[in-house]
Amino acid sequence: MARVGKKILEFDSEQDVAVDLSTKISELSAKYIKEKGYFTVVLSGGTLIDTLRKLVEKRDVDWSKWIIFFLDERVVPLTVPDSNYKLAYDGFLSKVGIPKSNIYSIKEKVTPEEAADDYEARLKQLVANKTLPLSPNGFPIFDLMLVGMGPEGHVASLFCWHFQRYETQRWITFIKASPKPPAERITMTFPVINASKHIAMVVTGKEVADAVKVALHESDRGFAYIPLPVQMVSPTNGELTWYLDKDALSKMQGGH
Ligand SMILES: O=C1O[C@H](COP(=O)(O)O)[C@@H](O)[C@H](O)[C@H]1O
Repeated sequence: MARVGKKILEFDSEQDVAVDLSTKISELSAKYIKEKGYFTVVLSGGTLIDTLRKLVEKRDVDWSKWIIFFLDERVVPLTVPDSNYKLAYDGFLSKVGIPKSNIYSIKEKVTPEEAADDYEARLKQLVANKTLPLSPNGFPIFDLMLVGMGPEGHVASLFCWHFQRYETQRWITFIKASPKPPAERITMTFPVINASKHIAMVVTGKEVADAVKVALHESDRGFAYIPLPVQMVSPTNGELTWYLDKDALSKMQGGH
């Protein structure tokens, strides 16, 4: 399958990332709402949510047409601080007018297996009723995926030494021993991430600088090299754009 190149945007500060990202997202929102009447957006948790603060200020976004999904979620009640839903709700969703019925949070009080099965079944219903298109290799296509990265290069809940990142069939999988607490999580898989029309890798701060250096210098590695999860973000037909601040790029020597 043809892979597209990546675009790398560098900014002086995280504030500049927040401003530019908000403009890009509002442009995509307008484009897809005009084309098909709604906009499907997948949110990560973590620092990404705070970087969406400038988006909240946009006056020209038709929030009523947004449909929200979660890239990964911790299998905890939606009301506790560990929940990505709660983080997103407090920091973003509660401040804009997205209908509650358009927010796909995970099922509560079930096991990680059941939560993953349930989320995948709900995505399949959205494919069946044609809300989500299907890629040629059979994965749902979202308009925009907003992806954060942990300091050791994980994305979603797809971690370095854990087999979930090699999943090729499931849309949603689960992990019961996440190296980053809380242990139990569900996550979209790489084939789903890579089927998206637009992937924004939003990566800021000094603590991610080592992983950024590895990720952006991938071709310099030896043949026995195992890629970081973030290096498996590679859209099949869509666009990948990195939004990086100076701190995230601080370990790069000769540019990327
Ligand atoms: O555990 C998680 O970590 C990643 C990265 O988070 P950050 O705080 O280092 O930005 C996040 O993207 C993911 O959604 C979350 O569950």
